[in-house]
Amino acid sequence: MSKGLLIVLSGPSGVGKGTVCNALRGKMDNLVYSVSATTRNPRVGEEDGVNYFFKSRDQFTDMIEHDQLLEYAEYVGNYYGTPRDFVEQTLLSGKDIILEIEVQGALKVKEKFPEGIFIFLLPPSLDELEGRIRGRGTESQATIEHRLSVAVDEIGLMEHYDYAVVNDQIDQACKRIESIVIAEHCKVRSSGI
Ligand SMILES: Nc1nc2c(ncn2[C@@H]2O[C@H](COP(=O)(O)OP(=O)(O)O)[C@@H](O)[C@H]2O)c(=O)[nH]1
Ligand SMILES: Nc1ncnc2c1ncn2[C@@H]1O[C@H](COP(=O)(O)OP(=O)(O)O)[C@@H](O)[C@H]1O
Repeated sequence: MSKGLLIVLSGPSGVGKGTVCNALRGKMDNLVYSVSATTRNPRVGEEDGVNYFFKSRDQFTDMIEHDQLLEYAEYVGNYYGTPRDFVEQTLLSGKDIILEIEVQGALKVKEKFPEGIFIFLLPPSLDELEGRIRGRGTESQATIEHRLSVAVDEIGLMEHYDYAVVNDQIDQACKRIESIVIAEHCKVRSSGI
């Protein structure tokens, strides 16, 4: 059995990464979502083990020390990291896995998995991005400002990605990502069939 594909999806806060990943879950049978660990507080409606594994700083540090994270990064005052074992086991089982992570973590994953597929999700405009993050209503005013300032730097790192997908409409963005994954499965690779 061939290994699954490792797919990284990044993009600024509020662009629609979570929404697109949720929509993809219903469409792509072979795609598994990597649940990250984080020290940020849960938002209303978020569940431990579903959206994130919510950890204290000490618990997170413990995961780092025990080499349980494939990568981790600090983003706007909190730590976020990808549990390593789940990613490795999923790939070995032949399923594809999608990591919804920010740019610093994505660059670390690229060092370890250069064969990964790196997709950057873009907003139709910065005004639309601001409208979406404010409209979601989950962040304080100060956090929104901080996330928007980071967004500009994040977009500046897009050149390290293989694909850029504009999330104008959710179903269109999903179609583009599905098409990328289908094409990547058809790619001739040196390891053979
Ligand atoms: N490096 C890294 N970033 C992550 C991980 N999990 C989530 N993130 C990113 O951390 C950022 C903040 O996530 P969150 O607080 O849920 O806000 P969001 O931007 O609305 O998704 C987003 O860019 C996420 O993609 C992870 O395991 N590692
Ligand atoms: N294509 C889209 N058009 C309009 N609104 C969208 C679109 N995609 C997502 N949204 C909305 O934008 C907000 C942020 O989406 P979310 O998935 O939480 O972003 P992220 O995970 O990237 O921070 C949510 O309120 C969501 O419903």
